[in-house]
Amino acid sequence: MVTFIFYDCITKCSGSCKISVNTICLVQIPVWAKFLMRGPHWVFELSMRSVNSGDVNRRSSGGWEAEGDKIDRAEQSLFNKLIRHSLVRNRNQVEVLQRDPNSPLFSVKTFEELRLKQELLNGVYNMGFNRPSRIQENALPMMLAQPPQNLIAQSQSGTGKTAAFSLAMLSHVNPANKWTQCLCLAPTYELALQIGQVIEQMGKFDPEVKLAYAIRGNRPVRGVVLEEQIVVGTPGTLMDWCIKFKVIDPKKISVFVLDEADVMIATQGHQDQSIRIQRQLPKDCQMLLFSATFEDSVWRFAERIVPEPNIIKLRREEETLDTIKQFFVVCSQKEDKFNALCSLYACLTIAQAMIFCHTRKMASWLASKLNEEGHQVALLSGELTVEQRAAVIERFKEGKEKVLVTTNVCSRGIDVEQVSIVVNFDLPMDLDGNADNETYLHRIGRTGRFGKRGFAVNMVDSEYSMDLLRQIEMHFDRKITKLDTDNLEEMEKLLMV
Ligand SMILES: Nc1ncnc2c1ncn2[C@@H]1O[C@H](COP(=O)(O)OP(=O)(O)OP(=O)(O)O)[C@@H](O)[C@H]1O
Repeated sequence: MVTFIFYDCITKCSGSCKISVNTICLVQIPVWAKFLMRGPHWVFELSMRSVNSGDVNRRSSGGWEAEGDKIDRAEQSLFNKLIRHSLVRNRNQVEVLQRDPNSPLFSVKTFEELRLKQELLNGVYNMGFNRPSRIQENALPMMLAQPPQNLIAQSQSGTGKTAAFSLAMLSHVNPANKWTQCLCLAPTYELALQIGQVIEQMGKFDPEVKLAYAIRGNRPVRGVVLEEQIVVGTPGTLMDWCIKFKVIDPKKISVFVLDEADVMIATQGHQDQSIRIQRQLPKDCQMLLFSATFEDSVWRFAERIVPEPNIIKLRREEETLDTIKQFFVVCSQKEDKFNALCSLYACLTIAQAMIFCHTRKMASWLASKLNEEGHQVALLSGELTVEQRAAVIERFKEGKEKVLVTTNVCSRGIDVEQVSIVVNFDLPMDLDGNADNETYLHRIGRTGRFGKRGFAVNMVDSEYSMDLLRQIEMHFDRKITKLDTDNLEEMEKLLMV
């Protein structure tokens, strides 16, 4: 009944097992493909070397970098130019990765072969997508199958999950029916807004399909049934819309999506509300659960609540992306961490940065220090209202601020293409004081999105935080490289690799 699909970046092959009802054709990597795998890297190296300074200068004057960056000696360094070039060459790099069988962005199919409606094809091409990513290629046929199939799917951050389930919802709705047919739940206001924006963009060539946001501040008229076919929202508000305001008839829902499904399941309040909604759905309603991370216990729970699911699961060592280079810096106290951050700015051309702190107090201290240094900084933490938070993220997405200092409120899902570095000013911890591996992965996943290169730098200020770092290394079986921020030359070399 259940289909397992494994992507194995380590052994460079993918495969499936235990197929019974649902059969999926996955690419077995042939021997010749190994040569192909070398090919794209080689091409990429070559193109990095062909950078000329005129190109770099043109990009610098385009205003992508932070102010204090421009007159630094690093500006003249060849290494730095190469790094910058590789960070901004997004589209070409994506093309290369999408032909690399070793990449989560690889696909053998085109969007046409996924049998999307013409309006949706227009939508994806209009968004600049040329080929589906691996998760889109594998998940879409299951999600579009008849009879509908349930799915629990895991794929690395920034590999196109949102686009995948948005396409599934848009494919399923019947625009002639003026009632809600698809529900999508996200854990935060900001994420719900972002998902809605993706759906609106993708669906813009089918103006009959309408979307509503069940988020705080939006209040429907009690008893007046919504005409919007798709509703995206947060669990509490969406529950009210179904149960209290009765503007959605749960019995008429044919697709139910949980984004960041692990947090929806692991957070008690979200879980209760999501399950209350889920219980009212018809038996044949398709259930789609997506996330980049699933702890084992959460995974087991998900399998219990989703009947006969198809499963797309990553091996632990595949969860971190190769495109994100991970480093740590040893510091003694917060001022020292701040100086290390300044050295990073001196050494790297940073388009936009996200910096995570453990407490609001630390975040606000850091934001004002960075401000004093002349950086354009936005501060995002839990005391802002959701509307204020959404406005801060929108400004950051538009590039009005180059640095976003935040606490965990922003660790999941937020998609800002130009984030080239994530700094863990404080390492993420769970309530028991252990390393919070899932949060770590979601945080660093704010960079390196859809094939872009990214850097994740962790500030280690005590033996305790060094221990957290080691736990993270062990959990993902990935080495995190030490950076000496006093040695700019060596640092440039390491960042360049
Ligand atoms: N097939 C595609 N071709 C090109 N770009 C794509 C494609 N699919 C998605 N993208 C882009 O890649 C970025 C990341 O996609 P998306 O937000 O869907 O990833 P995600 O897996 O949901 O990330 P997260 O785990 O952080 O929630 C977005 O900017 C999106 O527009």
